[in-house]
Amino acid sequence: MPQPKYRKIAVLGYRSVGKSSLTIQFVEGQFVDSYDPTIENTFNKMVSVNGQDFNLQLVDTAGQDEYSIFPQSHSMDIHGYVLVYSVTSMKSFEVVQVLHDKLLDMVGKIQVPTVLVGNKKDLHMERVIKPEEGKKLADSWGAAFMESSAKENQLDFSHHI
Ligand SMILES: Nc1nc2c(ncn2[C@@H]2O[C@H](COP(=O)(O)OP(=O)(O)OP(=O)(O)O)[C@@H](O)[C@H]2O)c(=O)[nH]1
Repeated sequence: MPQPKYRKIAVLGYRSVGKSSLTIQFVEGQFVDSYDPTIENTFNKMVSVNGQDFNLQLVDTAGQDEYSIFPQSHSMDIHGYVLVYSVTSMKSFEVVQVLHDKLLDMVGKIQVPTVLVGNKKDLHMERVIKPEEGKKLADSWGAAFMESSAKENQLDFSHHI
């Protein structure tokens, strides 16, 4: 059996898009309905993909907006990024694009391993971003794309690791 590989993943996005909820749902299998703004939390989870074990360290970061100073720590020792917006918030979709630009600028690369996630897909009546728009943005980055609901436990990051 090969040794587990260590992977550190940062979860970034605008405020209240569900970064903590997605992370907690993925790691602990539960949904917390209350809103408690995050400063920064780290979670660990072992996952197995195609017979290879991965020791995932997920860094759930504080919500940012287009004016936030992008913390340098978000560009160091990170193997990949989960950039989250809410399908109910145009603002969050705009902010995720600004964050992606800042990220590339900070790491000095033209591409970083990224999954773009459109969360809160259970809120059908409040949706303002179509799946095609998220997919188009992810394609322009060379990133993977998925929609999710932390509430209804519809997420599967594992095949994107
Ligand atoms: N309906 C629905 N609500 C969600 C979903 N994900 C998160 N929420 C709710 O949205 C609110 C914000 O969720 P958080 O996970 O705290 O968001 P966050 O992005 O970590 O927020 P910050 O820490 O401020 O950056 C909470 O009230 C959650 O219960 C989802 O998939 N569906």
